[in-house]
Amino acid sequence: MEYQMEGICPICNQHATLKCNGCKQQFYCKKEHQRQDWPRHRSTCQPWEIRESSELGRYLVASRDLNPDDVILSESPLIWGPALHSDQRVCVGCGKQCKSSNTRCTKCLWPACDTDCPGLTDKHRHGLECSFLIKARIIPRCNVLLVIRMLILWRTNSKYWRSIEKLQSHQESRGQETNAYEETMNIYQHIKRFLPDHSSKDIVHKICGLIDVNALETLPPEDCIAIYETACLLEHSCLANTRHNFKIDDKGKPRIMVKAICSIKRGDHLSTMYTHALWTTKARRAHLLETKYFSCHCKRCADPTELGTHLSTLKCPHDNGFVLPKDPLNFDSQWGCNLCPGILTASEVMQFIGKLEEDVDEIMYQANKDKLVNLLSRLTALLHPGHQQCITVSHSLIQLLPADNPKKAELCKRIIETTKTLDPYGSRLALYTAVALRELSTCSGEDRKRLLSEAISLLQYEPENSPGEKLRILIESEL
Ligand SMILES: C[S@@+](CC[C@H](N)C(=O)[O-])C[C@H]1O[C@@H](n2cnc3c(N)ncnc32)[C@H](O)[C@@H]1O
Repeated sequence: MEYQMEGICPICNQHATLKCNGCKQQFYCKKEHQRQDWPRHRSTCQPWEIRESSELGRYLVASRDLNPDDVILSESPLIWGPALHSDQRVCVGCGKQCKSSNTRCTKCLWPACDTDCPGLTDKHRHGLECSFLIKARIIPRCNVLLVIRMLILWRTNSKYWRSIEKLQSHQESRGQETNAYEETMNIYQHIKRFLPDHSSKDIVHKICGLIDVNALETLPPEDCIAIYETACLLEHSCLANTRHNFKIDDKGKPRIMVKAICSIKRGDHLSTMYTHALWTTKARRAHLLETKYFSCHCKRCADPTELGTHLSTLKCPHDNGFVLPKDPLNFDSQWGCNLCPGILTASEVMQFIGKLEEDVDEIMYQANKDKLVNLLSRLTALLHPGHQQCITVSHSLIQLLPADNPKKAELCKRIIETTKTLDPYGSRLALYTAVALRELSTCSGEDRKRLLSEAISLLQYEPENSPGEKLRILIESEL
């Protein structure tokens, strides 16, 4: 969020410094004019409120009813930079990937897309940090730059830092012996010359926690992440009710826009998805616990059938029953067959699936049609046909099968049914679903025009130059 301090009063058009507490965008010259403007401003004032609970920390709820596609918020980042876990060479001025490995900022020698990149001298971007980097004499490594940027905010006690540090960093769960701690110490070792004294280990620990727990992946720019004052308060749900996208603002920063994807009632929690929509409940919950330090209890996680998709379900070898977790919210839960008294322990299931995953990874890598056909027939003997592994293999296979293969339409339909249940508004799996719709459109007896139009509509929100946008343009040319 930009810290704008003044504006124009909409009632008298005079200079105004009194800010609306709700949206923090509208200024008034006096309280009386604010009251007078409320009947007009009410409908445009921010549609969210911040709440707090011991379980969720701070979170957002809708402060009025929202319709699909309503803008919930739009803000520029408090801080942004190259992702911590990326090894890409990213320009320190604008965040774009560097085409050449030799181009650098002429002063500090950190990577740049071009020596003339305007971001290199802009004080809102690299301009300010450049002098710190010259003094610090650290070997340039893009994936520590965001930590350095945060340290500069901390050292200068910037108002941006004061907003960032209010976010949860979960340091208590990132102590010694954890991978997070080890990664933090690697970063610390690399940048310690930049730090004032040894106590700074703690601040690097906190900063890495703040980044890992809160930063959102931006696109554009690719391979960058950013922390936002309000958008980062969106809680996680495996059935989220918002989508977001990014645009580079006039200061060269990735501005986020969050929109409703369905009707949202006043008081409903506003959510986004922190993990992967096509992962099984066990994988999603483990990922959330390991990286965001909470256990998800949403409707999808609590349903052993994953909303009827059977994304995790195994086949019982004895009687064609299905084996499901008895309590999907418990990692150690037993799995039971719906037709016989057969039971598997959690670790038996993990071993079994782990072995299958290895086989799938190996064969998928080869992308050979006949091998995929054999693999899928092996998998469907062991797993529900809606299981994640079957869906993944099917998705590769449909792109290799000819249109007249009788299996193709059936596989496409199962994939589409699954993705539409798990992501009914196409906010996470648009590209995946669009590929299946396009393949289905080639099968005889299918309504080609309707399927391709549906794929185009799903892909309308895909970022510029992304594979999703490229597919949309291709399908438009095919229609
Ligand atoms: C991106 S932050 C969200 C803002 C955070 N609540 C705060 O107060 O700074 C992510 C953290 O919020 C909490 N959180 C988000 N979604 C949650 C959920 N569905 N259940 C429990 N905790 C959740 C977790 O502590 C998580 O690590």
